[in-house]
Amino acid sequence: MLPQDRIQELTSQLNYYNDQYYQHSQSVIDDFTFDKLLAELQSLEQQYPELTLPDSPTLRVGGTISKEFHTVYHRFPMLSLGNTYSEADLTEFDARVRKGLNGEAFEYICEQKFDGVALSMTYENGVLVQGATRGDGVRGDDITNNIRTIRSVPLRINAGQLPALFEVRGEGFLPLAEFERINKEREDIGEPLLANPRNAASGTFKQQDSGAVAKRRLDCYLYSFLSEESVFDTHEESLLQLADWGFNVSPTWEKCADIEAVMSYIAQWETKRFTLPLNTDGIVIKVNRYDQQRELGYTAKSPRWAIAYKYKTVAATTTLNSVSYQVGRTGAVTPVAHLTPVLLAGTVVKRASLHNANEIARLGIMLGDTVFVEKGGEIIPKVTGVDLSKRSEAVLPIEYPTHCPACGTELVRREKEAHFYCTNEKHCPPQRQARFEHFIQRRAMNIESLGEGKIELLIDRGLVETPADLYELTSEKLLGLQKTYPAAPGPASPVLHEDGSEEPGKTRTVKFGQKTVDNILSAIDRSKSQSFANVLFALGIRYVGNTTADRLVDYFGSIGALMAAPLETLAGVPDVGPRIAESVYLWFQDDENRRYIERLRAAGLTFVSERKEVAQESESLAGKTFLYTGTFANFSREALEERIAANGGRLLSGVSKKLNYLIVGENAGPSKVQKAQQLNVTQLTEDEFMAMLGSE
Ligand SMILES: NC(=O)c1ccc[n+]([C@@H]2O[C@H](COP(=O)([O-])OP(=O)(O)OC[C@H]3O[C@@H](n4cnc5c(N)ncnc54)[C@H](O)[C@@H]3O)[C@@H](O)[C@H]2O)c1
Ligand SMILES: [Zn+2]
Repeated sequence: MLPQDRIQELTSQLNYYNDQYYQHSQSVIDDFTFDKLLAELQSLEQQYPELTLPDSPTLRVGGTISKEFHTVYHRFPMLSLGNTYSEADLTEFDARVRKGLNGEAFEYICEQKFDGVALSMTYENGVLVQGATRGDGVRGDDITNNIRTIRSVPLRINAGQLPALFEVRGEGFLPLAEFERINKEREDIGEPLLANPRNAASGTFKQQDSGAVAKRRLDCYLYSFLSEESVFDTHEESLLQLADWGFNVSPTWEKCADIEAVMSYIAQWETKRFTLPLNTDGIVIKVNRYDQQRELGYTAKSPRWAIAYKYKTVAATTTLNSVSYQVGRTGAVTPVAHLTPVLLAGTVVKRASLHNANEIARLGIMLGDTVFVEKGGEIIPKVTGVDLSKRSEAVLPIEYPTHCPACGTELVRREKEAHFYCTNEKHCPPQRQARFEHFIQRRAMNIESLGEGKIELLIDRGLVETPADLYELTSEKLLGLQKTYPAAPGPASPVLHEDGSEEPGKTRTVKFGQKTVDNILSAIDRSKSQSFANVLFALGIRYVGNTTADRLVDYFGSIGALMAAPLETLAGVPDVGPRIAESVYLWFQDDENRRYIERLRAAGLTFVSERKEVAQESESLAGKTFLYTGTFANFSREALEERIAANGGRLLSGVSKKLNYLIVGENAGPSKVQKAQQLNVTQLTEDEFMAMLGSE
């Protein structure tokens, strides 16, 4: 292939990956391959500078700005970092720095390379006035409202000596625990899982509704301070001061006297990084003194005084011995790979995720194959490929089951879904058990004293078949029940030592003594006063999470109204689209479900909403109707709704002739505003609304 053709090909390929990565929060290929292709392009361009294309990804920072947010210009450009996967390159970097500084003494600061999204925050007189994404490095998206939802980002700094105007930068990220929590919740209600924490964080920061952003508890580690005034002499001083001002600075950084110290920092963190609360993908090495940073300067794309060392993904090879299939709460069947135990990043791996049937086909993997397993930040490692050079004659195809491994029902695959499903929702044993677990969770009926195997035992003994049966349990039925189980897979399962010896797994005994029984029965009794929204969530209707349950309850107020609602009405409820509407509608059409509701109702569960009692503040909005759109500086959605009610106003669910006022916030929905204009509805800014309240 001619160099110009290859350059052309690489340029358009890499631009496509950049677009997917930064605009759509998706990784089409892995970072290592991306970086290799970029390095190839770079070296071709160095050989043939005249062939460099004007839109080459080597010339610019990867992201762009989007149309959905206001554009802001960065006071100081937000650059990328040169990166390498080799120690030899680091030695070269060190030599370049040495040369650039003419033999002057210098130090490095080593930091983790956090794998999230670069954020910039501007403070004026100690108050956070703007938050932005990196964008194309020159201009970014104004996501101030979204950044305000990060609890560890101070909205105001109370310190004596502050520069009047300064900027801090850091990495916004979704902590691993939060990522797992969200995915568990999504799995529970049948939503597709988020692919990885970085892309999830990036997607979240781009959402328009900052209320939804706040629900995902994002965090941010700060690593840079910028100001026109010279405030600090070194990067080290700035990190210490930032932490002192209350910013979240990861305590993982270290000052290194020379490149050898840098190398040992790198070695030390190679496996230790897996203990951090977020994913990292390498180390950032920065020259400590600011005057030396200025002396070294910048290329078009990155500083010359810093470099990123990236770890190669931690992978191991082992044999795929068998595949088992797990059935989740919503009936989704997930294949699990069983492997010859292998040591990976300090832990023994015996099982790995295979995701779904598509993934098995994509990998082209067979039983008996030698496979690659990789560990990301997620708890469960994944199988990422096959070593075909090691394939023997004896491999066997993986026969994906046609019937549920638990109950024998024929599996189905719904349109556009990656998983096969067992549709025997009510009687398939793992689905039934998961249905109970969903029902008793804290955010549903809060009967968690029934957790940890107790439900399993009740089902085993035929004491309960559906959650409605819980309300017929008595002390006599429960007292004295007991069973010993082998420990579930997890930390307590058989331990394998590096010499190959194995410790047997622990067992656990579930026992119903008097105290346990009293606790359970009183929790069951108390659950009758859980709110209607909790009960609706507890029913376990596909796609109905807590938020959707709240919206439905707000709209319909009672189970009767909800059950009677036609499909179109359901689809018109705020935040409920056609997909959720259909799921809810069909659920209530089912006779068995209707009988289930009857039994729960008879047991005394709450099926009407008690509108939240709000203390009356004034009559200033009496007789007037309101609707709001967008986000507000002074109110969350809930707070705004409360203020309206507390001052005698009434909230409507859509723009109609009955509407008096539309309160328009930032990033308002254009369709509501347009409709309000057509119907001559008065529009209010947040300030005007506050003036009406008399609370200005
Ligand atoms: N897989 C894909 O399809 C794909 C596509 C595009 C980019 N990428 C990946 O993204 C990388 C390029 O991204 P980039 O241009 O954002 O550069 P980069 O991520 O390599 O380096 C710059 C960024 O590092 C981050 N960072 C984390 N910790 C830091 C610290 N302690 N100090 C300073 N900065 C820190 C900042 O967000 C900064 O913007 C590529 O090397 C590639 O691995 C992957
Ligand atoms: Zn089944």
